Amino acid sequence: MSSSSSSVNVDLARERQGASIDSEDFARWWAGGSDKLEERRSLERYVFEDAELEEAVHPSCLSYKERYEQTIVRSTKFLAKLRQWHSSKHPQFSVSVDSLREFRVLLSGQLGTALFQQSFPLRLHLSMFLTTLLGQGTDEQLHKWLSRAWHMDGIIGTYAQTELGHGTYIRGLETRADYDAESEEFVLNTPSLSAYKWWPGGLGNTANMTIVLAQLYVKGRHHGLQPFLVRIRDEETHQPLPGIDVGDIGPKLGGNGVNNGFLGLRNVRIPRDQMLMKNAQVLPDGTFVQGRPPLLLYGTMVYVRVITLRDVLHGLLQAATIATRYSVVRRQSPIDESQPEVQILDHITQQVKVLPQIARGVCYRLAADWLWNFYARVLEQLEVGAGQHSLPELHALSCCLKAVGTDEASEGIDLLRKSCGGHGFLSSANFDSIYGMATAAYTYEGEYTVLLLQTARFLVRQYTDSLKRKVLPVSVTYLRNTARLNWGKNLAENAARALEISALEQTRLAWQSQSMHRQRKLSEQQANNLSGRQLTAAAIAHAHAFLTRNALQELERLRRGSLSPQVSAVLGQLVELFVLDTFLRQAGSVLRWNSITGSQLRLMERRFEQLLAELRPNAVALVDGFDFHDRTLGSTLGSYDGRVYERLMAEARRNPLNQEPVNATFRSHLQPMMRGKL
Ligand SMILES: CCC/C=C/C(=O)SCCNC(=O)CCNC(=O)[C@H](O)C(C)(C)COP(=O)([O-])OP(=O)([O-])OC[C@H]1O[C@@H](n2cnc3c(N)ncnc32)[C@H](O)[C@@H]1OP(=O)([O-])[O-]
Ligand SMILES: Cc1cc2nc3c(=O)[nH]c(=O)nc-3n(C[C@H](O)[C@H](O)[C@H](O)COP(=O)(O)OP(=O)(O)OC[C@H]3O[C@@H](n4cnc5c(N)ncnc54)[C@H](O)[C@@H]3O)c2cc1C
Repeated sequence: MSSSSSSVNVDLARERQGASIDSEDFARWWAGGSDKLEERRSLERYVFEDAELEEAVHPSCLSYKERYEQTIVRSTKFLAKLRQWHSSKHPQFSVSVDSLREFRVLLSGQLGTALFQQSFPLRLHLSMFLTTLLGQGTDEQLHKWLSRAWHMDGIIGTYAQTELGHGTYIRGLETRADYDAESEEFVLNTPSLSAYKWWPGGLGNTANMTIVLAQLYVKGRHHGLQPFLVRIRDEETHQPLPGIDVGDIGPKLGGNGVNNGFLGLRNVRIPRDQMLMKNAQVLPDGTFVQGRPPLLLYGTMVYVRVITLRDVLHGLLQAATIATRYSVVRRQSPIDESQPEVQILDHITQQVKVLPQIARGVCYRLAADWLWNFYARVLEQLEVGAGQHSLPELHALSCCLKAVGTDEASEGIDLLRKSCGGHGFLSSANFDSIYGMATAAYTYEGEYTVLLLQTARFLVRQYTDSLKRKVLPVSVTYLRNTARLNWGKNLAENAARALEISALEQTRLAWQSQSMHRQRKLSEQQANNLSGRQLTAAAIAHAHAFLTRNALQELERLRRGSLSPQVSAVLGQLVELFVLDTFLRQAGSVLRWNSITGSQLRLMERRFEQLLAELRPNAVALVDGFDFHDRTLGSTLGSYDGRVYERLMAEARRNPLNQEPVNATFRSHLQPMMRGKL
């Protein structure tokens, strides 16, 4: 919905009138019901009407330091408002993984984007710090810390795992915590430059506590990685505490208000009860007890991977909203020489750039919801000592969906940026910050290739289980189905099945490659390394097979519920477009593993083009239905009123360089140069 009451661009207004779907109807479904839609809109009004949260200058015109300071000013104000609003709406609130997720969705999906270009230094407190406390703390530890942490009462936290020398290979982390049984304390050290913690959001100048992942040693014996709660800055003065060397790591490609930091520890002592001991304990005398499986230490990473798919689909749909609105406002080149210049969305090549991204964002949402429900079920079971059998499947799915989702969303955002021509390149169009955050997610919380290799490991194991006729987890049952593609009338079904066959064959190929190398007497690790191309291809194919099958199944499920006929129809088109688009983009792999004739392929392409034509009249109504506030989009090209040229000019005039007719460098340098006096 618009925040603007000014007149709307005529082309955009005409698009809205001509749509066959009601964007409000779509918005209600998208938001999860009218109550949720209204609740979010009321929060947006409450936040955005506050003049103190306005930006005087576009963030990209600020220095790195000013940008950080402005982010802190606005994020503290914003969090205070968010809390007030939240406690008025949810007086009985208690902190849980679900409530953290809700908060995170608000922060990253809607409001966070608007106010902080998607991220800000306090976000790590709300996501990883609190989640780790909740997931790894004992009841006594939660009793002591959780309420204070939730209210940020003297505590601003972050999560320090990655080091200068190691991010991926976490078993290689060097930071150590030695237990001193005499004083019942842990002594923490980063013994080398490469052991310095490096990257944690908010660590530089903002956080005063952090969870530190360190190798535990008791009486010289190693007990693996464990999480420790460490105060790094004084609660009152915010000065770094003795033994703490902390700072910001500097400007990055995106997310420049996040204050990612470094941390060195030199003989920093913390009491025994500041090791988070839900999974493993160190008793006062130094006895080590591994209570729950060590893998549960990775729980926070699984949580963030699960939730990242949702974060990036929001970015993708913001970019798609901007590009769609711009594409109906912008006129360029007549198609018929006797007619005026057309809206660029009428060029079919423009539709190919824009509409599949909308379909992708919607189908990612169907997958993200499914994944969240699966995660919540497993978590619930783990709490009562069950659920471990589902962990490998959850891990495998969250890895490949996070990897493929962040990769394709970043690619999609950049394509949408390019679809806006020159203006898309301006910071005021806001593609740069949306892209910066999406592409950061490609790396953080598990780098793309590394996560694909984790999924592939699972796939090969399931494939060998299928050869032994074992029952397979639901997301990989297709590995047992060796039937060839049976081309039928339903093109989406053909495409989904062809993608499953590709995933099965890629997995088989990876397994064969590993076996071949093993027969040459190579170790398992060497064989895995040499099979890396086949393994990653299998994981990518699995992600596509899952995403397409899930979209078709979720569509059916939703249609059995209370979808309005209009939403049902348009959702059907979007799902079909996504499935065919995925099929066509994967044509290399699909054609390698399926016998598909040229005319069958042409049928797919024709249906794909037909779907573009069917969706074209509803493109604007659809993106209106995502209901991004103008402040969330933060874009001169994408606002609800479509007054693109007015906004571009207004933003240019606001630029600090235009606040004086002559810049001082004219006298100091340009003029002397012209006079030969430099
Ligand atoms: C807002 C954003 C802020 C960003 C924050 C960050 O980035 S924070 C920093 C984020 N940093 C990163 O994300 C770092 C990325 N790196 C990692 O997560 C790990 O180093 C690793 C998974 C790559 C390898 O770990 P490893 O060497 O310990 O393990 P291995 O390969 O020897 O496998 C052993 C077994 O464990 C299994 N298993 C593994 N993980 C999980 C899991 N989560 N669950 C369940 N299972 C899991 C695995 O499948 C295998 O099973 P199998 O086959 O034996 O039955
Ligand atoms: C914006 C941002 C925010 C972050 N926030 C945090 C945070 O809050 N807390 C925190 O602890 N960390 C954080 N990180 C760190 C992040 O988790 C790591 O950067 C990430 O896990 C990748 O690890 P790396 O940097 O060591 O990459 P590397 O592992 O060094 O990757 C470099 C290359 O090596 C390849 N490679 C590495 N290992 C293998 C392998 N086994 N097989 C094949 N190829 C391999 C990779 O595929 C990649 O191509 C953040 C990072 C970013 C960019």
